[in-house]
Amino acid sequence: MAQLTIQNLHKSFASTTAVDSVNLHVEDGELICLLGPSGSGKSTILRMIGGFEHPTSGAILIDGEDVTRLPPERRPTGMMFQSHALWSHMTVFGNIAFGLKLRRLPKAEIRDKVESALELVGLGGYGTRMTSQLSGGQQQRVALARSLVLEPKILLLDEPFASLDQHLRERLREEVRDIQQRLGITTLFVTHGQDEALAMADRIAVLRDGRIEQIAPADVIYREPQTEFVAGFIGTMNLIKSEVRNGRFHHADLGLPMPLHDGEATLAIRPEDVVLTATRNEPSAVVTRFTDFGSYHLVDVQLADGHRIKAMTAPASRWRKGDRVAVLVSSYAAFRNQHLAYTSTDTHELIKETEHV
Ligand SMILES: Nc1ncnc2c1ncn2[C@@H]1O[C@H](COP(=O)(O)OP(=O)(O)OP(=O)(O)O)[C@@H](O)[C@H]1O
Repeated sequence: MAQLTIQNLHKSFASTTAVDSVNLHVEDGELICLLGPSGSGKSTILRMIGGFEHPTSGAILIDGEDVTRLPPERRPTGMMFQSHALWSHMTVFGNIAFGLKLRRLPKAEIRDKVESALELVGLGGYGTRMTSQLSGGQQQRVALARSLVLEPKILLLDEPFASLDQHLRERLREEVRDIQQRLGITTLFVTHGQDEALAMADRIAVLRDGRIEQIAPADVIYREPQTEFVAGFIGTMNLIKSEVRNGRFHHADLGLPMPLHDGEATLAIRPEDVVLTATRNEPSAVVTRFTDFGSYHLVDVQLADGHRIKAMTAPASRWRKGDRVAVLVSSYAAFRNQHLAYTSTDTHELIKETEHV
């Protein structure tokens, strides 16, 4: 178990700033997901922690010890890359034992440690197989065992399941989370799959252009995004840009209370915070599409002004294309200059502006 502290980390490649003033503290046994679009700096941060890239400035501390200038083999970190890069001319045992042999451990100890690592990843008895005889998922398990057998204080996983199909990915991420919790090993996990981050992380760090936009537990990132980027990046969000005037959000037929100074703002509403009820009023919103996902339905609604929003409804409710609906929102937020400016938890109808001005 170990704590990891990153202080003001910065990395430039020629004129590209890959990582920009990143500060992060990871607690003992915590699993943090670095989540962000392609090119946001996730892998570069991980590679700097593992010692495979030198920071332009800043410091990396593990249990208070500055490891910023140490080579990878002198750091208490284990890294598993996107491509597992197993040695195909070696057996599973040989692959996992390699790092232990470099450390010159006695043979019997090596055998015990490799066998325990194989048991841990569900591959007990596979030691004599050649890695080329394994499925993609099994190869990833061997790669994980190879990282874990060295008993690193910090485990670094860089999109380890990117090449696997959805079903296997889901199974392996549950297994890795399980192993990580059993061992209590401090872990950083890079992904650009938000489902993966929401399912695995104790906290998610959302990255954009080399900076951490927000770091918080999954439910907080989802329910209380602090920037418009995070709001739009995690889950589905209805985002509508318009003006605040006289304490209301004015966008054609939207007239939501919004106690902000006059000026531009972006309204943000989660689909599950939209409630639809049948109406005969005119003009009204109209259902344009209804998709049944089994455990929930997604309804596309066109507001009277032509703007489209998505609503998530319970399986019991069925809407048809063309149904006229009144649209209620149980909770919404507003962003100004990219930052959270207002949140409401009151229910309001998306009403005609003329009724309120
Ligand atoms: N060795 C390098 N030389 C030059 N530029 C690099 C190098 N490594 C990364 N970069 C640049 O740094 C930025 C961050 O890259 P990085 O790989 O860390 O992003 P990422 O978030 O991990 O992306 P992805 O999800 O696609 O793997 C990108 O603009 C990338 O082009």
